Amino acid sequence: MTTALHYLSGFNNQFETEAISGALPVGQFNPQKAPLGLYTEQFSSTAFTAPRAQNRRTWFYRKRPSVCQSDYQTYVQASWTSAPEPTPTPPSAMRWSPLTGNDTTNDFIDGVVSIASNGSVKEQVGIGIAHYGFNLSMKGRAMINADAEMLFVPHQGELQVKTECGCLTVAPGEIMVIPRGMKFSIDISENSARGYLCENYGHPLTLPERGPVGANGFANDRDFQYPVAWFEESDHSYELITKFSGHFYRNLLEHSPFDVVAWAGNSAPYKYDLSRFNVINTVSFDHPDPSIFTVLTSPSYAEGTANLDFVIFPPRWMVAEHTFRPPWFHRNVMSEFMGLIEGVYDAKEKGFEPGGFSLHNAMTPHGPEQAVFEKASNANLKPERYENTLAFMFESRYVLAPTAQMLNAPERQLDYPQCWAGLESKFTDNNES
Ligand SMILES: O=C(O)Cc1cc(O)ccc1O
Ligand SMILES: [Fe+2]
Repeated sequence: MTTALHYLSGFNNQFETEAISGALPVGQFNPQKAPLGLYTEQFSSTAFTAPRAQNRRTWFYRKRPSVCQSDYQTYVQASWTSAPEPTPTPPSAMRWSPLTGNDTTNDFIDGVVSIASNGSVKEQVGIGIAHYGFNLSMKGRAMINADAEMLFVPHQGELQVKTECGCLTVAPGEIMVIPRGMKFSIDISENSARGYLCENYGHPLTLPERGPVGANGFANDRDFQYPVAWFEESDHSYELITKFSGHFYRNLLEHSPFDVVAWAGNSAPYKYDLSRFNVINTVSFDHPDPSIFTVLTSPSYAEGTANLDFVIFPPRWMVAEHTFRPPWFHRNVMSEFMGLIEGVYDAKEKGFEPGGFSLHNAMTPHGPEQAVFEKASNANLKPERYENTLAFMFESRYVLAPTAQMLNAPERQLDYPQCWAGLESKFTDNNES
């Protein structure tokens, strides 16, 4: 992989890219003989008949078709589980300190630890949330996740990623999405890498509508970056790990899976720098719903009710007048999982650390901790820039069930609900004589 990578830009564009000129057929997808002796393979990420606006597929022109692989054998990765989770979910507000211990002598595949999931991996509904931590590159190993599109949210260490479509580097403050079923391999140049991972079992992530905001704003299409075609020169053997229907399998390949010389289509991995998010918020009063911060959404079949919303809380100006500025106390039909990439989150100044996470499931009451409530209720409301902060939320219409391992993890902060314990009644009846 070269260090200065080139990217194509524009969310969901129909791209064309070739590592050797002349590798792409002109005017058709599958000529009787593809150029340069390459094999043609279609990669369908939506049903053939999905409406045109949602349809995603890519044509690969590669040295060998993907069927050239050994039989599947089972592989064990016991800490990466899938929905449905068998353990009952208490409705408690939950929070965890950063996980320790999952980045020792592991590569990415073995360094994934599941946190919570919903829906059903077999029915392609819901999400699986995990944390990864690893200190080895995936030398000679590649992975396919047939269960989900994968959203990576790194909080430590740059990822150097090879995929069938080409190479990407992803640093904290950026995100990456790899389509369901695409082969990839992750290397690191630093000592370790840690981050959050959301497996989206449902409809591929897309940009949310803008409504009356107009044609620009939020995450702009042009800021999404896709790799250019690239293939691995050395044709050494690979172990390919497949996650399929919640279980893991391995095959041996006598050649590199990264042998795509050219590709054309709109289903490809992409990355996005979260600092490019054009934040739109109130310039008058009141705290709007956090849906104004949605970067990407995976719709469900109920309009406006997402399988997954990926929402960020980035640095921004806060100017709201005569307003309680932090998030309000609330109860939400949607389930909210939150993580912190860096800095401090405005609703929780203590106990919510980068690498840590919280879960407020459907209808579980939550909101600002007592100290934040007191401070914000009495603050002088000058315009203020929120710096040193980058939190995010995976929000879903389905209840998120933590794994038994996470419910009992030493990192779970069992005293978390105590952050609201001091919120006493201040009620005074003004009409009393
Ligand atoms: O619970 C949270 O901290 C996330 C959140 C933030 C916000 O600004 C409004 C609602 C909400 O759920
Ligand atoms: Fe919330």
